Amino acid sequence: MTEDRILTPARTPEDVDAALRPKNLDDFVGQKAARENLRVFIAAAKSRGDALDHVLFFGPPGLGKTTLAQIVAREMGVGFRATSGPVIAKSGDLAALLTNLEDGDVLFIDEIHRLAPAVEEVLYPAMEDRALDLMIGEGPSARSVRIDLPRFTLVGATTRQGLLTTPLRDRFGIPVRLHFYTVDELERVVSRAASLLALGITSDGAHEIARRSRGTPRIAGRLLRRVRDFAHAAGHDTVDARAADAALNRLEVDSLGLDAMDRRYLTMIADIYRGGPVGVETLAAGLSEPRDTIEEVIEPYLIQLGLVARTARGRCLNALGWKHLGLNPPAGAQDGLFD
Ligand SMILES: Nc1ncnc2c1ncn2[C@@H]1O[C@H](COP(=O)(O)OP(=O)(O)OP(=O)(O)O)[C@@H](O)[C@H]1O
Ligand SMILES: [Mg+2]
Repeated sequence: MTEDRILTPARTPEDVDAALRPKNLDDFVGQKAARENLRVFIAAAKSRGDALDHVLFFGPPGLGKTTLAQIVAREMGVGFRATSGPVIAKSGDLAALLTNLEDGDVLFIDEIHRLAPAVEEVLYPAMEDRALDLMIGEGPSARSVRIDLPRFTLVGATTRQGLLTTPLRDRFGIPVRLHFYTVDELERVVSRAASLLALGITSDGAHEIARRSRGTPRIAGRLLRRVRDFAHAAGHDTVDARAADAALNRLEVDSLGLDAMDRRYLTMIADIYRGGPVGVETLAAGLSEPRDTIEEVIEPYLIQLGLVARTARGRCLNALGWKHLGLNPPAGAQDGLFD
C-alpha cells in the first residue's frame, strides 16, 4: 500500500533520480550548514593531499544522502564505489570491496544500519587504521594477518541513525544530519528540475508544488513530473499555480501536502482515540502498516508540521491536527504540545 503512494519519500522505480541529481555542491540546494561544512572539510583534505575523513549522512528518505555522497566523491576528484548494508552478506565480501579500492576512493554504503555484525567488525580497523585483520586457518593453528588498505573515505547513509551501533557511529569523523527543506528551497529544486525537463513553470506554479512536497526534494521531483503530465494532457506547455493546484488535487495531495494515508492516520487518532495518546503499535495494527513505515515515513513530516506529537505515552493530535481535519477537539483532549 505504501509503495503506491504518490507521496512516498521512498525511491520508486519510475523516479528518474539520476537526471535531476545535482552534480556538485554549488548546484545542491538547501542544507546550508551541511553544505558549507563539507566544503571546508573537502578543501582542507585536498590541500593536505589526504583522503576526506569518513562521513555519515542521516535523515529521512529522499533528502539527498545518496546525492551528497556522489558529490563528495566528485568534489574530492576521486572514484565512487557504491554498495549497501543488506547486500554485503559476508565479511569476505566487504574485505574484497576494500582491497579493490583505489587510493582516495569513496566507498558509499547505503542503509549502513543494516550491516551484519560480523561484517561491521571488519569495518572498524578498516576505518580507524586503514587495515584489514584476516584470520588464516582454523582451530589452534589459526592466526590473524593484518593487510594495509589504500586510503579511502567511507560514506555511510542511513534513515535510522538510532539503529547504528556506537562503535560504528563513533568512527565517522563527519556526521551530517539532513533536515526537511523549506518551501523556498523546494521552490528552487522544482524550478531547477523543470528546466532540466524542459518544462515551463511560473514561480507561483513552482511554489504550489514546493509547499505540497513534504519538505522532500524526491517528492517535489515526482509531483512535478505528474503535474507536467496533467498539463500536457490539457494542452498547456507552462505550469502555473492553477494548473499545479488542479493536478495535485486530482492526485489527492491536499493543501499541506498530505495524502490519503496521512489523513487515515490523523483520522484514526481523532475518531477512535479521541486525539490520543495512543501507542504506535496500536496505530500500526489499525492502519495495517508496519510500525517502521509509520515511524519513518508518515510521522516525521506530520510532527514537523506540528499536527501530531510523539509523547512518552503515545501519539497525540495537536490543535493544528484537529483543525486540518476540520474537527473540534473533544473537551479534555490532550494536546501533545503541552505535554
Ligand atoms: N538539495 C537538492 N537539490 C536538488 N535536488 C535534490 C536535492 N536533494 C535531493 N535531490 C533530488 O531528490 C532525489 C532523491 O535524492 P537522494 O536519492 O539523494 O535521497 P536519499 O536521501 O539518498 O534517499 P534514500 O534515503 O531513499 O536513499 C534525487 O532525484 C535528487 O536529485
Ligand atoms: Mg539514497
